[in-house]
Amino acid sequence: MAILSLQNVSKSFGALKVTDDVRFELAEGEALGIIGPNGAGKSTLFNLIAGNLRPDEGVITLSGRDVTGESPMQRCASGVGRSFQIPQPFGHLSVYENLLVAARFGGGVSGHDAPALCMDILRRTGLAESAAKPAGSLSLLSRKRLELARAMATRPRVILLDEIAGGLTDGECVELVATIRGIHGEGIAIIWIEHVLHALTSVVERLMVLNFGKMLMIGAPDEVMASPEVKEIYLGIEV
Ligand SMILES: Nc1ncnc2c1ncn2[C@@H]1O[C@H](COP(=O)(O)OP(=O)(O)OP(=O)(O)O)[C@@H](O)[C@H]1O
Repeated sequence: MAILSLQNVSKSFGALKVTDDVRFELAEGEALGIIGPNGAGKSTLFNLIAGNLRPDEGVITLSGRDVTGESPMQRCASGVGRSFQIPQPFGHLSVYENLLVAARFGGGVSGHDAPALCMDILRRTGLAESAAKPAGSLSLLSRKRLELARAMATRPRVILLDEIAGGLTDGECVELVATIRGIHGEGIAIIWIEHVLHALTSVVERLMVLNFGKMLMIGAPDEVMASPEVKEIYLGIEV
């Protein structure tokens, strides 16, 4: 059974249809990339999946259960973890404390289990040596790692990554991709919106292209990127 399914999901802001009849299924443990021009509706789609927005039409299910009416907190408890484009940790709290907050309040982890879980996530996301540092003092790469770690601390079954590689140097990007690959290798499903294409296509098994809220194409990254329509619309290359 699919871990996540969107059936005929649409959303408008006034007269602007920002999500137009989107339908796809995400398999257990699958990594799906989403690309598209600015304003194509990528972040809106994440807001619909995470429960920050309600669709005007359509149904969203998690492991077959209809979650369309659930709040962001309920979706988080149901297994949807999320990283944001602009990291906003609690800057005065330590990295470890940030994870504790996510685990306790986002993931509903007990006070007894949370410390071990957070220590494990610090290790898996390459943050172990920064555990005691104030989150506000971290480098951009470490802030991105913390964004990932906070999402992991909610014990997600599917994790939404929103342009997490943006702003990193090539070397930092390689490091972050290795961490994301590791998490994917543990069987956590991923949906990743990203403009840094080489990072994205080195992880995902399928790629979706959004344009004016519609799914233009979904398939193997090579096939999608080779499509003349995708090259013209997304890369601006006339073919
Ligand atoms: N709350 C809102 N109210 C009105 N219009 C909105 C709202 N949120 C998004 N939009 C509009 O919906 C369209 C899609 O926005 P969205 O942020 O989902 O695109 P995107 O593909 O994520 O873009 P980017 O790559 O620039 O982040 C844009 O035209 C945007 O201005």
